[in-house]
Amino acid sequence: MALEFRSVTKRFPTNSGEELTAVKDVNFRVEEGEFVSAVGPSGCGKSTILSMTAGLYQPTEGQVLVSDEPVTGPNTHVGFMLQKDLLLPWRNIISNIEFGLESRGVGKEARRERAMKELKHCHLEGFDQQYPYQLSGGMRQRAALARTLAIDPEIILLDEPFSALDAQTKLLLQNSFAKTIAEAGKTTLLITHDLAEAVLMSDRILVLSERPGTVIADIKVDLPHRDEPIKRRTLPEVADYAAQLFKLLKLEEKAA
Ligand SMILES: Nc1ncnc2c1ncn2[C@@H]1O[C@H](COP(=O)(O)OP(=O)(O)OP(=O)(O)O)[C@@H](O)[C@H]1O
Repeated sequence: MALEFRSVTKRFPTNSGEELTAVKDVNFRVEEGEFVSAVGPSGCGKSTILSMTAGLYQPTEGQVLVSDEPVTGPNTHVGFMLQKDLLLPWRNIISNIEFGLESRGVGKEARRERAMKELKHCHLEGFDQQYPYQLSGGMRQRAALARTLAIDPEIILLDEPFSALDAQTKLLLQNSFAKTIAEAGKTTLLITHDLAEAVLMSDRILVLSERPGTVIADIKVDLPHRDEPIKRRTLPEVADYAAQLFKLLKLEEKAA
């Protein structure tokens, strides 16, 4: 299922009565099964783009389309995962994974079966009866991914899911997410501040300008091993792509 932004502008009201333009004339398309990252300066509207895709906000101008249909509100096509895992502390892991299915009225047995499948998919076998506090940060993120996949969305939105993790856990988790998502064939949009992460995990990278955010570059990452960032990481071209992003975001000028 493809995702498309057509000339999308989003303005928010502010306390002073003036409007704030978060994103302006945003155009891009994510093809079915593609993994696309969006990078850009803080406050340029990345989360706003995800929220509009999930149907939490409507664009002020333009259209957001999922499978060529306008998104008019929260819907079952899109699964959302955030930096904070948002697992419910009073439910064990398996019933956390079942949560979305429960609210969709899926019966008890079918729910458990799907949840166990995703638990396995996300390499958490044996942890079904544990509670979130008993798991490491990386494992909790894997449980959150299992919960997102359990509802079988066509599109997955990832909002900085690795940013709170230490460097080693991050790399292992990026690898495990990349594999799982590639196996499931999901269309994915990842928001990240980590330029290397964008290069390691994506088919394409959207570079956004300062607020109001608009797409200033759409870069195809022409490298193998999208499903294995740990392998892609060893390719010398990775540094060239990262340098290109660095330049587009004018990070050197900003540091001066
Ligand atoms: N619900 C809202 N009401 C008013 N203003 C909002 C709302 N949501 C976002 N904004 C504003 O829109 C702009 C873009 O915010 P957004 O969170 O999308 O940026 P971001 O690129 O995700 O930021 P960061 O990288 O720092 O997480 C910001 O100036 C923010 O204050």
